Amino acid sequence: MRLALIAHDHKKDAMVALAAEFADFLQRCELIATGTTGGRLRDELGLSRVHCVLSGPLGGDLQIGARLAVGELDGVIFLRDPMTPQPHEPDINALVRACDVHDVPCATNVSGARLMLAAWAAKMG
Ligand SMILES: O=C(CO)COP(=O)(O)O
Repeated sequence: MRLALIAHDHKKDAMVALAAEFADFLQRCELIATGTTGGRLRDELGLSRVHCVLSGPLGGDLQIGARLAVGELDGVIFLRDPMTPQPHEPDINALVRACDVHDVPCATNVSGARLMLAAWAAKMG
């Protein structure tokens, strides 16, 4: 399973907690993350194999969207902050749109992400 993990600043603690909950499953996945999110997952959970792209405001969402568009990702967990305007809002929308265009599962909140991760973990056995 090839997954992207992305979280805005106010959602990073939630992402780390979620990834800790599913650490056994995520260790067996190919992971890609935006810079700061990926750094925290590596440092705090030891997910050493997570591939980090640029930080979101510097183009990281676009890098992940480009991979997704050519079929290199099976799912996206993108914990967006709906309460804080982001300077790179067009990039965020482009990534979520790319998920819809290519019918790639995308969760943008913790409850949806937990459902997706549980389903994938069960499928992988
Ligand atoms: O801004 C982001 C997604 O839009 C996340 O980027 P970072 O993980 O580098 O903070």
